[in-house]
Amino acid sequence: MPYATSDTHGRDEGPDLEMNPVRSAHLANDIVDTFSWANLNVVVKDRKTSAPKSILSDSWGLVRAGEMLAIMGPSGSGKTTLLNALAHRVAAAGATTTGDILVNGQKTSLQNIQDLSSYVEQEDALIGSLTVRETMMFAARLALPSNISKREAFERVDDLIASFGLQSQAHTIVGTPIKKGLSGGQKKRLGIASRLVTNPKILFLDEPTSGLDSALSLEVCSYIKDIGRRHNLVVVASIHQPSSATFQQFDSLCLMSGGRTCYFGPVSAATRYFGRIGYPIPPETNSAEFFLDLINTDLDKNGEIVRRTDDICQSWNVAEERSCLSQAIQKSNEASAHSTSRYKVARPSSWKVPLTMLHRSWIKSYRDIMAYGIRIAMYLGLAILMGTVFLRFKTEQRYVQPYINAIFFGGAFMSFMAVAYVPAFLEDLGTFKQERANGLVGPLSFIASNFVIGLPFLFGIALLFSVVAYWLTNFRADASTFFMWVLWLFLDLVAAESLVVLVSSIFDVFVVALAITAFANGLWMCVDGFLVPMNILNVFWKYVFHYIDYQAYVFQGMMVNQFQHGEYGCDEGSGGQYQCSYPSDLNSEGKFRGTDVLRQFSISTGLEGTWVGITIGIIAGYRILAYLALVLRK
Ligand SMILES: Nc1ncnc2c1ncn2[C@@H]1O[C@H](COP(=O)(O)OP(=O)(O)OP(=O)(O)O)[C@@H](O)[C@H]1O
Repeated sequence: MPYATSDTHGRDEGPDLEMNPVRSAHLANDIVDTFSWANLNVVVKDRKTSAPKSILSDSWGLVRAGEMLAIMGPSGSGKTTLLNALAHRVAAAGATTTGDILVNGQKTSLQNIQDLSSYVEQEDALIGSLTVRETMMFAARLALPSNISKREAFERVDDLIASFGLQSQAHTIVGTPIKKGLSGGQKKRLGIASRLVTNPKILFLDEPTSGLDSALSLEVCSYIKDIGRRHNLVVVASIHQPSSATFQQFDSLCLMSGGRTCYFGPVSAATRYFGRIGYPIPPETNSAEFFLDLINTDLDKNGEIVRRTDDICQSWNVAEERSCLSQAIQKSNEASAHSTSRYKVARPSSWKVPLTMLHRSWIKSYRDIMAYGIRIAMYLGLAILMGTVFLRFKTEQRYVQPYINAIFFGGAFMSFMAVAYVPAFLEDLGTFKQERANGLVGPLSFIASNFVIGLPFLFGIALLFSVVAYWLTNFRADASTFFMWVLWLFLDLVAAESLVVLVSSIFDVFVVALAITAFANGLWMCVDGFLVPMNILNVFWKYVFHYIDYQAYVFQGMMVNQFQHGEYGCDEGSGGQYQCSYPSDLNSEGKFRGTDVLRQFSISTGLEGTWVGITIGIIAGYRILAYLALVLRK
């Protein structure tokens, strides 16, 4: 039987979902006729043995414009590996990919495929606090060139919202852990719609139905099919255990097991093919389920399924359909009148991307209580706690140590609590990674906009905390000392947040990032000169860590701020004798100077400018390292 998918399209119309009329002429694909691949192999270094291991072998396939291909197979069969390889992404960690990926029969480059396609990841990385329309508008602003007018961008966005049946949710937020928004199916549809704003001709979808029940899976696939047909797109989706109705939405099937192909061709011809090679489908059976059961070696108890899978793969290797497929791929070059090698998508100007990200982060930061709201409330609570525990201190000896404790608490504990920023940053990082993989944004825009957007909030937190805690505690009562305290607290918070950004950029797993940031802050607390004064801190901790500890400079800065001026009264003993804990030339008068306290901690005065500079340097260092981590993690 000749390889045939384009004519038939398996045109069973599927469920009669109410699709919205689409005006989106911009989506129409008139340049990609075929998308194909030949002799595609992926080899990895085996995790256990380190020997080369083939996880995709000799894969061939062809999808014509307007068709929707299902890459189907049991778990671990290589669906994601194939999809990633086709999208020119890293197929698997440390993988080597060989073979040809062709558009209109001609080999493609990464840039070419990025320009022609969009990839929708399995995990959506939508920003929970944005509405549907905002999500689409930001996707458009990050992707569309400046020569596209605002009106046209709005039109495209509204068309896509309508096409995916999301008009009535246009002003609904996506949803955060605290505030419910869209349903699972609506989120999936929004994730796909936001990727279509760039007008891809080829759409890759990694398990678009994962996490959805069968009714929602069918709904999502029906929308994709409708859009793909209407606009002549090439749609390639990996899929896991679809219901019968969802399976019938696809035009063609690539069935895989253990990285090998078991069948490639029209969905409508699969049943006949399997019957012919000796595996007839029983009546009233879900065909997708039947195919998967045939080759699911995970269910093997006595080696039977492994033998059967080998037989099915060997049958495919010598099948007539297989040779027709390779002929069709080889001829796809002649069949197409279009070359896409010069196809280039215009991108927005370089300043527009960071500004758009800044705008998006701004909306998130004031709307998403998780980003700053919870921290503002927490710091206000801490300020009231600190101000009422360390209440109305006097300039007497017995208050000196509590003053120092308050300074330590204000600096070290405040920066420790920056761990509350980890979840919000990881959400942003997830969005960034997907947008970056689709060629939309770079690490510099991401790190820079994240930094800038945090500054006003952190300054607000520093000011709020100080207004409450500083005056209640009764630190030195003059404006310049107060604002110097605010500055130190602000730098402390910026450094702590920068540390979160650095650690989370390297370790992007919530619990790991949380644990490492907490550990690092614990370390900085231990060596900042409060718990163990500098003059007795052992040389290892002093020379390896103390001098790069931002908390040390904040502690010293706040100490100087409080103690560089002023005198304190010694305790009076029972016989009217003064008992002074801090040696001073004023001891005979029953007093000592604030600078005598500083001397005990080996803290010099007059170096505040240098310390501010070093702290800013540490902040810059954290941000630069975070940027480099993202560059290297590509
Ligand atoms: N370094 C490696 N060493 C050994 N096996 C590996 C390595 N990298 C990937 N694999 C294996 O390659 C196979 C293909 O993985 P892939 O994620 O493509 O499967 P999948 O069909 O998408 O699975 P799922 O449906 O569970 O997402 C898996 O069995 C995986 O364990």
